[in-house]
Amino acid sequence: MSSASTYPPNLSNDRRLAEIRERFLTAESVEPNEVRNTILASWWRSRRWNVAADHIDLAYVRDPELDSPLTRSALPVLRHLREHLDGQPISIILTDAAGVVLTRLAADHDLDRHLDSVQLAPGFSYAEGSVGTNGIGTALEGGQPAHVFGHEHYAENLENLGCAGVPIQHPISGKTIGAVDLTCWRKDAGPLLITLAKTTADQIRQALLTDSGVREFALLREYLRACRHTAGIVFALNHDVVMMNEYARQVLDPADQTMLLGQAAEMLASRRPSPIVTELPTGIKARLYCRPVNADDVLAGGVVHVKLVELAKLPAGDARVAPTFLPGLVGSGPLWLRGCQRVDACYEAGEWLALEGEQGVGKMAVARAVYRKRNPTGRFHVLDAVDAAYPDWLVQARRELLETEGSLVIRHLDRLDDRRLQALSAALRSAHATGRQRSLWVVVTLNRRHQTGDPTELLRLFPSTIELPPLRHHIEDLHELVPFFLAKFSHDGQLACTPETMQLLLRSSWPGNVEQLRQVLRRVVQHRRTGLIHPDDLPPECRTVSRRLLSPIESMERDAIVQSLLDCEGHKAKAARSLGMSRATIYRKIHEYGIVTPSNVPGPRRSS
Ligand SMILES: Nc1ncnc2c1ncn2[C@@H]1O[C@H](COP(=O)(O)OP(=O)(O)OP(=O)(O)O)[C@@H](O)[C@H]1O
Repeated sequence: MSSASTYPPNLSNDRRLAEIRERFLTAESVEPNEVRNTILASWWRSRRWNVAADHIDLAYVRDPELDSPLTRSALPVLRHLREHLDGQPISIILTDAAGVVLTRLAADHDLDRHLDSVQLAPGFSYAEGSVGTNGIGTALEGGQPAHVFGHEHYAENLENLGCAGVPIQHPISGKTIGAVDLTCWRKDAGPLLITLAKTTADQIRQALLTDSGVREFALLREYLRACRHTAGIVFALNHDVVMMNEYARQVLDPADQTMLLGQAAEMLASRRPSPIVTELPTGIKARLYCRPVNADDVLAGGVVHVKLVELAKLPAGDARVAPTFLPGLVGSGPLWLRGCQRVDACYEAGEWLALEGEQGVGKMAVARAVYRKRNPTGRFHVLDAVDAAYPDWLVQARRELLETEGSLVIRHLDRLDDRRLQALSAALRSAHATGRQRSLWVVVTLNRRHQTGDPTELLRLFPSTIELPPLRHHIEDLHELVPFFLAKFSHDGQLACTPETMQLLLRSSWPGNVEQLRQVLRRVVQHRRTGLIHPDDLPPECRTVSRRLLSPIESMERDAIVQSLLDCEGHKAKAARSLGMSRATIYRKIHEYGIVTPSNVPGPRRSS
């Protein structure tokens, strides 16, 4: 009968096991059925880690942490077991998740002395990487109960011991937080040792559940009380649990959340008095108040209040002084400025211009500002294709094109069907033929997403098309646009947003762009005329926020993915192919950017 099939090995095949181990250590071959698979696998690992098989010489790792949830819950269970063992020579050992011995309950004198000599003592690590195959390290390495008898141990100094180790998983988080191990003389070891170790581990898990239940209940109670008493940012945390109110999730970027949780955990661990002021990754300053919560004189966690105290410092300087080179407009984001500069250059060159962009991005505003900069009192005509009465509208367009001096903006070209586009094209062509472009600057504005007819023919008369970026691609300009509109709408110009409100505005996606922002602020000012605008003053449309603040590049990537999904009718693999990305990448990005697929992808749909 092989050693692998008799368990635990009896004294006759114990000798055989010693030979097999010897052969393994001298690099001779060992057949899988000669020794249990789990032991052979552990021997191989021990060899790879260069563990010494002929001696044990461990370094002291650290003083054991005896005031942790594990030790507090486990020690009463272990003491109870000690009493029941009633003086039998079995040592009861508790380790942390790294295999460092936290405590060893005394057995009898001889066994204790021997365990001291092999450094199976508090502060030393019995991880597999330190001493090779053993009950503690092998259980932790395999994530399951392990019993190791006599010569199955890798280190020969352990050959007269038998041990049974069981990992302990936290009942709530499921994380392995330590191991319990029963060790006795090899001659006394039997199959019941592992049964007893498993029962003990179960009892420890049960105690952890009861104890953490009491602590977590106390924490939950205090957290809910804090939420009832404040409308601001509240969260609660301990080793295993984090609770965060809806408001905190909305207002704080995930990077800011992570940083605040880290700070709060540190404050709790070091019992540092609060409040502290800290600068968050998005540049905002926050003040943290952390209140420890105790249950039965044991720290159960902490409840944290956060106040955002100061907005990010902008490179552009004071947000209220808007640096712009176009009259009546603000914004200094590179994408926005580049668009404005290109329009300006077009005017300088005397070229007719097609201005593209999503609804409300400021196409007309830029055309007007560029013209006004040079011609403060010149004529600035606007013809809007929306709700125009045809054919009168076309008659008027023809007249303006032939007679007007100054500039003419034809808005919402996308609303004209093919027939009207052709008629307008003909009128533009005749004006062009008579050299009108020298005295009249014509700008057409269009939003490709709403296109009704095909403007290709008409656009041939316009040497260039410039696209203005959507607000989410130059979201940093909100720091200038918000004070600009508030100053416009409030009477005394004293209205401002709290940092929390500003964070919410910054994280909105603004599908209606600057015009939507303008409308939102106009509505807010109808209710709040002086002082500070709080998040509650904002309409619900500002409550749908992205998971985090996206950089301009990221929001462009998100838009490209959304558009491609629309084009491919929600088919992710096709969309990925058309963007030249892998399927795994598109799935990850869809999740990361919170894109909804397939039928209700956010963003305006192309009309057919
Ligand atoms: N950078 C800016 N600074 C100040 N106000 C702006 C700015 N951009 C846009 N606005 C204002 O936002 C509003 C919307 O702009 P505008 O009407 O020019 O958008 P649009 O792109 O032409 O819209 P549509 O798509 O409907 O044609 C206007 O009141 C405009 O004055």
